[in-house]
Amino acid sequence: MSQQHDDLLGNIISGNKLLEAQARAWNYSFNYIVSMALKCAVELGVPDAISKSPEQPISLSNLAAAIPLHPSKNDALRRLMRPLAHAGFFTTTSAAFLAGGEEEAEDHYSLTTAGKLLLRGGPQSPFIELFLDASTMTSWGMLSAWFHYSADAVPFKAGHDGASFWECMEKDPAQKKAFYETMVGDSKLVAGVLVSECKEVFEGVESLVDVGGGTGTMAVAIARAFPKVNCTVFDLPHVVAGVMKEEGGGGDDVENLHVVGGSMFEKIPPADAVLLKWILHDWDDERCLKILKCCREAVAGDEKKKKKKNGKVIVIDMVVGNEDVVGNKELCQAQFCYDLLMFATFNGKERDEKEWRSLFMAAGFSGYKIIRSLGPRSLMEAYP
Ligand SMILES: C[S@@+](CC[C@H](N)C(=O)[O-])C[C@H]1O[C@@H](n2cnc3c(N)ncnc32)[C@H](O)[C@@H]1O
Ligand SMILES: O=c1cc(-c2ccc(O)cc2)oc2c(O)c(O)ccc12
Repeated sequence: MSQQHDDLLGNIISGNKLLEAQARAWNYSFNYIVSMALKCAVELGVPDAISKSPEQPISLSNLAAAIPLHPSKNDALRRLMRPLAHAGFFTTTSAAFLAGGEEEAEDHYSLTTAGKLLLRGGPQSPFIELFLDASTMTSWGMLSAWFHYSADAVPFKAGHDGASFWECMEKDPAQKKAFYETMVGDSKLVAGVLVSECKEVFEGVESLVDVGGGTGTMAVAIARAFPKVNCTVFDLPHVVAGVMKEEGGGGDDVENLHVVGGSMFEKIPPADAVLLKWILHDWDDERCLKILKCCREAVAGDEKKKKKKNGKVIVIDMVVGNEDVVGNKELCQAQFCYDLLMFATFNGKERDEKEWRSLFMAAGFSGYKIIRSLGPRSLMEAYP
């Protein structure tokens, strides 16, 4: 008969339940250790070494030799790999399988789909650099203090002498590079799904402006997949200045592609469709309304001349708690963490459907549709 224990609030629970609760508190306090182990594995080039190996799965000693590590660190590498395999980035092949039933001393590793995203030049490696650098971590230490600050203060600014994320990026070229590389990586992933699985979104669209389109990855992919759609990358002048054709975009041979510098808070070039990918969650409701009103004007056609188009604004952002996400722990966690990141950095937020509806209606749209989910994000359309 197991003993009963007081959970410190007078509730009586079993000893096992009490100690499991302690492990949960450990694990959530330790999450940063897994993050740092991931950063370490990427910095060491573990995913690349596994991927390039002719031996699949690769043995621990061959992995250590390929990196290469100091020979004394082989066992440390095994221990680094253990929580990362547990987290789903690598598979550890069972010893019994390898040795045909006999005892096999070494672990062998291969990459999972999540592990492949960590390869150098892949979509998630700049993300890890960006997220886990010392300056990013600083703002998270300010989180509880933030609850006492005035409404518009954000932890990021508190941790960076009052400078905004965008101002810091301007002063730190390495961070700026990592940010735009992160956006390029994500846009490649999302564009692949968008142009192959969401073709109906582009039906009847002759012109499209990617607002806040960064270095142009998304617009290039759309322009290539749909040569009849005239695509424009629209971003701040210093972002688009010469960057798209040289750095991330690779659109120098695409004829139906244009670049315009400007501010989405002022005027957006007219088009049949405006795309807002990962834009609105950076901003509070007031700023989002300004952006959406400018977008609506850009796609509404000339209302005075009654030249109404079937325009639309295409939004790729999260819909917190949408039906495809509920019950999926991974996707829910991604939504909740991005929401915290957005408020800690920009006073922005991830919105639920009610909040999206209020924004679209307040900006003067006649209706909207959630077309489909894209992992934790959704593809939405709003109609002028
Ligand atoms: C989070 S990034 C998203 C980039 C891109 N849409 C993507 O998903 O990869 C936000 C973008 O908004 C741009 N941006 C910020 N303020 C802007 C403004 N006032 N007008 C136009 N673009 C702006 C930034 O330069 C940046 O490229
Ligand atoms: O994936 C990101 C990451 C950030 C980010 C990273 C590090 C920081 O110190 C702050 C923010 O910002 C993002 C963002 O603004 C966005 O619109 C999409 C993705 C990300």
